[in-house]
Amino acid sequence: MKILTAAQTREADAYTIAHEPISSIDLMERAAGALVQWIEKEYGPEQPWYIFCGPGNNGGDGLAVARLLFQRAYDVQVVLVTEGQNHSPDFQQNLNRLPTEIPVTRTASPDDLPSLLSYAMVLDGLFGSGLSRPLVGLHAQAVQHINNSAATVIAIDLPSGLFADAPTPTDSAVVEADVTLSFERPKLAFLLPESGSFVGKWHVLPIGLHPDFLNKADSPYSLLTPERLKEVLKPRLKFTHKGTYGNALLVGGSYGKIGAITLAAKAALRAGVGLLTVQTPMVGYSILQVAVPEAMALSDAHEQHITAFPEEVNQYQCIGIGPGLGQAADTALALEKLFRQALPPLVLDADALNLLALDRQLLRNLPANSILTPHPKEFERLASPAKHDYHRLQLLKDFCQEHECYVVLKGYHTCIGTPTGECYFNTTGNPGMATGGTGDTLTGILAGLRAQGFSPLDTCLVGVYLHGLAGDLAAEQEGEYALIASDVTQYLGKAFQQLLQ
Ligand SMILES: NC(=O)C1=CN([C@@H]2O[C@H](COP(=O)(O)OP(=O)(O)OC[C@H]3O[C@@H](n4cnc5c(N)ncnc54)[C@H](O)[C@@H]3O)[C@@H](O)[C@H]2O)[C@H](O)CC1
Ligand SMILES: [K+]
Repeated sequence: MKILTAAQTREADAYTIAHEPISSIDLMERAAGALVQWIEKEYGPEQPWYIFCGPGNNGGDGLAVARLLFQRAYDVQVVLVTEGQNHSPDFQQNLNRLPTEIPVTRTASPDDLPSLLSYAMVLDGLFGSGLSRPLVGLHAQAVQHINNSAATVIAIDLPSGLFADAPTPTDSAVVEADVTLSFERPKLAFLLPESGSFVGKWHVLPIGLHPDFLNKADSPYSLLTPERLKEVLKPRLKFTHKGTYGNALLVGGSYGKIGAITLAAKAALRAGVGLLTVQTPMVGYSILQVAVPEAMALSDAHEQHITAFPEEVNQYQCIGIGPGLGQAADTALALEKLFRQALPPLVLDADALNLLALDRQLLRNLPANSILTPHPKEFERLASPAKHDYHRLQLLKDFCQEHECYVVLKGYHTCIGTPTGECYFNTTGNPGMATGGTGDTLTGILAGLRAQGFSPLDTCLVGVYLHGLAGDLAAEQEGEYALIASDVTQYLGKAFQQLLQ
């Protein structure tokens, strides 16, 4: 699902109005209808609803919702924060349509703002995708007033004060929503950590924007949806054998960090790889044989860290390097030597990435189509420090294009960058997965899938989605606090089953 900019959303609006065709006021009525349908499903008419409206079409949506909720016997009142501003035509029409029984506060100063009790509901229709500058004055005060209350806040389209697809200056007034109901597509701002925290839980409400426009809209950003992955992940075939599903090599572990490569190994096996070989320093050999009997173990000549890769690397369909690897000088040399050979596909994580960051020449020798799985700090060491989330996205696109690689930038909405400059945001996963070892399981999953012959892009899309889904299924049972990396691997089978349904 492509993510549109605010400008593209306006174009989608205009295209729908011209080609469906539908009048602008009727499209607003459809949007309001979708909001009310969602609200009715989630909340009864018991609580008082305060509907804050700004001067544009976001406020127009709010006014239409006020009327529709009133007709359904909800206790609504409207708070207009439009002093001295021109109303949009559709706002004005909905203001004219507002039943006279609905109380309306016309805010001229902060003193006019109604007190909001903790059980009150606030519908935030101050500003939407038309925001052109940070909020100041009375608008900012209205936002602070909402944020200072304990009321439940539902934002229409996006929290007021937040830019949909550009950095919102820090310290500017932005509504802190509990829920955001966005029309047709999520906004890029929802998916990035600095802005996403204002959005709360978000839901996308279809309002019938014209499919011709949506299908053709060009955007580097997509949301990862199961529909696309179901086309990629097929059931295993009859008459296949372990040789059909690839032979993966994992290399990593060091003294005190054999657990990391063990976690990766288990996850690679659960991801369906046919054969798995794991190379660790000597200290890891017995541990691995006991902990993962399904894997074949190779031992490095060094007791505590990796100093060389196996000679015959081309017998493997993928090499995953990094979990627990450490950054010893002879490990760096081994990596440098490896990169001078013709290689099967690579998945690089953790200290393999840190070694790349320390040696620009090594980075320049990175084999094309490698998959890198950094968290934001590791990524910034590889690329350069990011001024803000949007800058980091630009760095991600540039880095993937320059090095012809796939970068899985890990986070709440993990973002997969590709050599063609596209970015895919994941929707699965939860804060319970912010715990040591879940990155190692992701490396194992990706190496396991890549060795089975999935393209690098499909490997990233399927692997990242399944990893998050397994984490979600694990969290349903264990809760987010108690979740550990092994749980993710344990629930990987259920995640596969869900995606294969
Ligand atoms: N296709 C859809 O998604 C639909 C969206 N709808 C709703 O319309 C809004 C966007 O409406 P628009 O009128 O373009 O913008 P706003 O309501 O956000 O406000 C614009 C209004 O405010 C002025 N303004 C901008 N920034 C500031 C500021 N910092 N301070 C003061 N004033 C500001 C600007 O000049 C305009 O006058 C979208 O979010 C949806 O909620 C449709 O209802 C259905 C289709
Ligand atoms: K809003």
